[in-house]
Amino acid sequence: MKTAVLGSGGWGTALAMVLLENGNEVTLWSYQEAESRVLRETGENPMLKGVPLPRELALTSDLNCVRGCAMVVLATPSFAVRTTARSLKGVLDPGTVVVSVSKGIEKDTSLTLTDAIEQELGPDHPVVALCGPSHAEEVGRKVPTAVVSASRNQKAAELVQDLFMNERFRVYTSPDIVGVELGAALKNIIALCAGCCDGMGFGDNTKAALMTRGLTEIARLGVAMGGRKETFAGLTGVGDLIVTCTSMHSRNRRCGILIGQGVPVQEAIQQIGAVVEGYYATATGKELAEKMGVEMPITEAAYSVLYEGKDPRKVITELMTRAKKHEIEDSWL
Ligand SMILES: NC(=O)C1=CN([C@@H]2O[C@H](COP(=O)(O)OP(=O)(O)OC[C@H]3O[C@@H](n4cnc5c(N)ncnc54)[C@H](O)[C@@H]3O)[C@@H](O)[C@H]2O)C=CC1
Ligand SMILES: O=C(CO)COP(=O)(O)O
Repeated sequence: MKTAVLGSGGWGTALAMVLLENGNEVTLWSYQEAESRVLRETGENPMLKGVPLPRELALTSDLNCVRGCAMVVLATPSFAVRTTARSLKGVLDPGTVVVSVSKGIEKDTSLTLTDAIEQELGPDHPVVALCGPSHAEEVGRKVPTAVVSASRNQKAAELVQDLFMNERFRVYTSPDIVGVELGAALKNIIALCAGCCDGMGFGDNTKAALMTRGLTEIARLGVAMGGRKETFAGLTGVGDLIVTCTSMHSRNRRCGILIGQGVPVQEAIQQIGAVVEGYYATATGKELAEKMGVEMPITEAAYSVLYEGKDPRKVITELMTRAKKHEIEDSWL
């Protein structure tokens, strides 16, 4: 089938290669022509070093590439998803399925990314979120990976499953698009915190506690927003949390390590050289938690480090000395 991937960062490129491998016609669109030129001239994406781009992969910066596509994938940073969707109005054929693979919550509106896409494109285009524990560097090397295709439109979720699935890339479907998108977006906050603890020299105990309590607060907000609690035990909940909190591929975790080592926040983000979604998700997650009246102490702590310049060591002590609690009563299960 004819498909296009919009956003030629590491993730867009890795997914374009999966689609191509499955026999689809694929165009990879770059936001800037200069980016497309680098891919053409070097034959690889700088984010996926050592992975040659197949010749059959069409490279362009012309949005007309979406015409006639059965599916268009948006793989930009979350802050650019709405504007990219807007630029598709009048270009996209009616019925084209639009897939968001970005991980974030929209600033100001607190909408999920697929809701923002739907607002821009209207009901003519079924929307799908494709998320899960999946670093581009590993998908590029064909490391076995499993993700979730979530949509309120089951046919659209199944189309995405069919187009992406192969022996190295397993795709499940889910109707719980809210739970899937929120789990995938909010785990980036915890990954930043996990990195920060690693950077400060704390150990595995700290990280296990952070991941477990982090999942509790992610699920608490996710369920309050209408997500299903089972989803947070799945690939886009605990799965995505494990991969980002433990992997050296994770941009969020690596940024956290730098911050934990004392590098100023903006400098740490610059050093990563790719989008650090957890930075934005911390602000939107905190805002959403306040709006919904949901307690998210780790997210609040992350906010105080990232946006208010608080010392992470002090913040850890504050988290550890919060009022005593029962674990079971506070569980999301
Ligand atoms: N890299 C990974 O392993 C994975 C990334 N993701 C998600 O995918 C999204 C993209 O991530 P990466 O590819 O790693 O990011 P990246 O930083 O490598 O690339 C982002 C791409 O978006 C383009 N872009 C920047 N500003 C733009 C704008 N205003 N309008 C349109 N395009 C713009 C850039 O030119 C670049 O090609 C993020 O939301 C991330 O959380 C999800 C799963 C895995
Ligand atoms: O979401 C991801 C893997 O599932 C990518 O995480 P990072 O953005 O931290 O690299």
